[in-house]
Amino acid sequence: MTARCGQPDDIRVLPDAEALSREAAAALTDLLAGLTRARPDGSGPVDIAVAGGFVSSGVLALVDAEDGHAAPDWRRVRVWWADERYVPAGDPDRNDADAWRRLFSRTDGVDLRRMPSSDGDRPLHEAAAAYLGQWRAQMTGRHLDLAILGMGPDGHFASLFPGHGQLDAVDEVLAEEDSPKPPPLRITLSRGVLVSARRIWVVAAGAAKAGALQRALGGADPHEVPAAALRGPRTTWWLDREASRRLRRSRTS
Ligand SMILES: O=C1O[C@H](COP(=O)(O)O)[C@@H](O)[C@H](O)[C@H]1O
Repeated sequence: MTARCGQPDDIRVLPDAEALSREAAAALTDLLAGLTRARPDGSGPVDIAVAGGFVSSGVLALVDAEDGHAAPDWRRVRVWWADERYVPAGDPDRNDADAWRRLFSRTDGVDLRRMPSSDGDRPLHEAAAAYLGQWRAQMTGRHLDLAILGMGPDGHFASLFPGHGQLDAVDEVLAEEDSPKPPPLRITLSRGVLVSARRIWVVAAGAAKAGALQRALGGADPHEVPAAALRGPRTTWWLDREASRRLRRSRTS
């Protein structure tokens, strides 16, 4: 069952993390099927950015898995990463390794735009600059069709952390050298890129997220709770009951 709370954004509350994963995955399957079907030839791919963590292990893992949902045409989907850990390719800490295992190893024809890995001697800033070049070559003048993001207990999304200058940086792709959550070296899409997506989904489960969600949806300063920057009419917050427990609930359907 989906509950709507008394907040301006679209907030969907599911009973637990499993129900949340199933519902968000089914909605993602339907959205991508619809977008890939409707996209006229020659208008470019459907561009999505995906986060790691629960987005990958919970939601991506169940995409395209339920009966009764038309399958997306994956040949028309281009996948960017919202953020990535700057560790060697295939490292269990890599967001793309998890997403590959959970979903993309079975989506023939999908165009995966993985962020660089730390193999070789390339400094983090050079690697981020290389992905920035790739981003600008493909995405200048375009917006993501969907950014599907997680949120940490400190309110971070992608690798944009409270009190870190990256939140205000203008380049579309940024290096993070001192992530408070390990591993420390990361590459991230910028706040500007992610908040200008046509649709933003934030997926959060568990009681550890309740405080940050309350502050984010209550209008906190994004420098203190970055996810507050994601509020808006294009944003859907996918929550389980534990994560939503500090939000004022006015209506249940
Ligand atoms: O480090 C990261 O954390 C966030 C939140 O992860 P979650 O498991 O609490 O949902 C994630 O969205 C981000 O992509 C990842 O690099």
